[in-house]
Amino acid sequence: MRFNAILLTTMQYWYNHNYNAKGKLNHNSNILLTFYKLQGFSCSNMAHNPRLSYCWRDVGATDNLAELSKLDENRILIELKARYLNDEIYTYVGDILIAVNPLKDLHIYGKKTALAYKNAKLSEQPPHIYATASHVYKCMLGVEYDADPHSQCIVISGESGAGKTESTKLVVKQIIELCNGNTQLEQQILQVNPLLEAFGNAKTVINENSSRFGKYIQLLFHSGKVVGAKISEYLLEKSRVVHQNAGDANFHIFNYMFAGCSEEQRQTFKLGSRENYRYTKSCDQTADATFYQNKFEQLQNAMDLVGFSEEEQDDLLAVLSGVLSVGNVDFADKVSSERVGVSQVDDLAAAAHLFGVKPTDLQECLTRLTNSTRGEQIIINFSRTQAEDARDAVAKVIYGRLFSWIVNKINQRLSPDQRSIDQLEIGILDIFGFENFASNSFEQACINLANEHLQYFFNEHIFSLEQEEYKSEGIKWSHISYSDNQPLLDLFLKKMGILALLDEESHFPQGTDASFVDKLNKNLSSHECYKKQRAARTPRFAIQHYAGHVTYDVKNWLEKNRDTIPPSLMSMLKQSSNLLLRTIFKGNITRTGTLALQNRTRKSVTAKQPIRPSTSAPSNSKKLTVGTQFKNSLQELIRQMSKANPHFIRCLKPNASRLAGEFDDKYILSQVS
Ligand SMILES: Nc1ncnc2c1ncn2[C@@H]1O[C@H](COP(=O)(O)OP(=O)(O)OP(=O)(O)O)[C@@H](O)[C@H]1O
Repeated sequence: MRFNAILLTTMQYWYNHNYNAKGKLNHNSNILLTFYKLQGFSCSNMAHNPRLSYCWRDVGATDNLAELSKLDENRILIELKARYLNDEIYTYVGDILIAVNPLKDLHIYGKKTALAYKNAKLSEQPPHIYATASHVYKCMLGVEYDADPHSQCIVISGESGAGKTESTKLVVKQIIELCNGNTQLEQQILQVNPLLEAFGNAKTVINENSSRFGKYIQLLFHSGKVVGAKISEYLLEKSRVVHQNAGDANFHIFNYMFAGCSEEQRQTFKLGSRENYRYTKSCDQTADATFYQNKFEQLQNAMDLVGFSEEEQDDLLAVLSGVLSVGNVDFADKVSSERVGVSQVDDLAAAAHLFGVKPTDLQECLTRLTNSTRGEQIIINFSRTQAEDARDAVAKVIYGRLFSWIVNKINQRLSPDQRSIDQLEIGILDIFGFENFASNSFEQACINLANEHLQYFFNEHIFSLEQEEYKSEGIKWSHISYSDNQPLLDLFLKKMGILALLDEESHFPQGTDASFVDKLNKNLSSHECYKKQRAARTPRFAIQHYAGHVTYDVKNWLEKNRDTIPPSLMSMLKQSSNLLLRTIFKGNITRTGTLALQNRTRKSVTAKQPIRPSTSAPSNSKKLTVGTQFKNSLQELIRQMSKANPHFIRCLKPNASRLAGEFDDKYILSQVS
């Protein structure tokens, strides 16, 4: 230690006499860095030393890492760290913007900054998310690089808490700023976020405002002005309504309601407090009541502005309160072949009242299944566990449909008055990052499949298409090899791939999770990315993804894939006296990914279509499984994005911890690689 201290003092002395008048080091600072590293000084020790921070500043002086003569993971790490410690969170690598989440307010998003980036060229100002937004907008107009006007898209990726949603909001805000407008439509677009966050975001151990769904926002333009917008949502985590892991919370809306509803609303909607409900009582909560009250007020304002009527807002609160009440319904063990009894009659009555249905009908749906086969009625009485599952299924299906209805309603409001062929768009994708937990289920498989698609899309644009362009223009370059994940996409999507086999087993009456895994083992064991697992209590299989090895536990996959709503429940809700419930169960809510914004007859990018697009929107005649719907919506998304010029923003989290903003070398390296 002493030896190190002496060395450090000597180096500091040497350093202080070796930087020039402009504050730049006269030597290659890497030598100094390497030297320090060899001496075992931690990077943070060095950063907190005010003298040595000069050295760091010099290391991070390049704001486009592509300009460095040698670039490897370690060098990226050193550069990003030096910049981060200097509060320079944005760095380019070629056209890609890297954003390291500062986890504190840097005061870099004010009006002044927005204006500074408005007219500047990309290379004229330091890297910033506003610069990327302005660049993308100008590319769309065709004023940057003298290219033709063309639609653009921005893919924002990164793990949970890395800053994707904040970046999305900043991009949208800056683009609206660039349009010079303050129209009602633009204000509505800005208000969409508080609305979506209330219903689709929740606190997790990683992020206090974590988006529990993926979204693609398409801003539509005519003559440089916003004329409409469209939002597509992907895979809302409905299970959070009925269950949250330790340290997590339910969707924000419930906290907003508990804190923000007036006494009159509480009475009307029979609303208790957080501790009174099974679905919310164990939720972790960090903010105080005033915070949630303000959020509730903001939400109401956003709903007014976006155009939700008073009746719709009341119906919405009634349904949400009903979801909480139905969760409190308990069941007594059944006696022989009798039906299970309901032990919380008041909660059942309250839920039925709020859902606008008869208590006896609701009880029927929760305690037994009635099937009609060839004119014969078969009644299956539920066990206590089955009744509890049915209760939770009601809560999930209602919440899921409510969310889709909200997105649909927003889309109706924001859709352009008229479509014209010279409309252009900027799409912004804020989607869940790759996931690998201690236990991974069907949801993780879908999320990781989405990330494989995006990785393929990224590879296509960054490596494959770029090299094709060099070739066609006769530019000399040394071939860059990259790992092509097409085989993995095939493993999931081809005719006898994982999703097809899951569908096959889901349609087979005797199918089980175990028989599904048997089928996978039989058909896919020879695939390079498929890893058969030893027999265990929960059947499992593993996949070698581009981002790592993931083991999947197959529990309730067939059920999750089928996502069936019992006919009796469906017909009860279709006849509800609550207009909103009637609408969402009767109406034909456009499902995610079936959007068909016919992209303006612009010349399309020469991109190879990564995956053949689905030929048509899913037909309503046969209910598609969740896996197939998700596959279709991903393919539709990729098709939409392939028509535009892509830009990439990669968000990085400095540290695994939720609150700390320190830069952890190992952690960031794992994200960079
Ligand atoms: N540019 C920024 N400046 C300051 N703080 C930021 C910035 N970006 C993100 N944060 C902070 O980090 C938190 C997490 O960011 P965000 O919700 O955008 O992450 P995410 O990648 O969208 O996560 P998830 O996938 O869980 O939704 C924010 O609530 C905010 O506190």
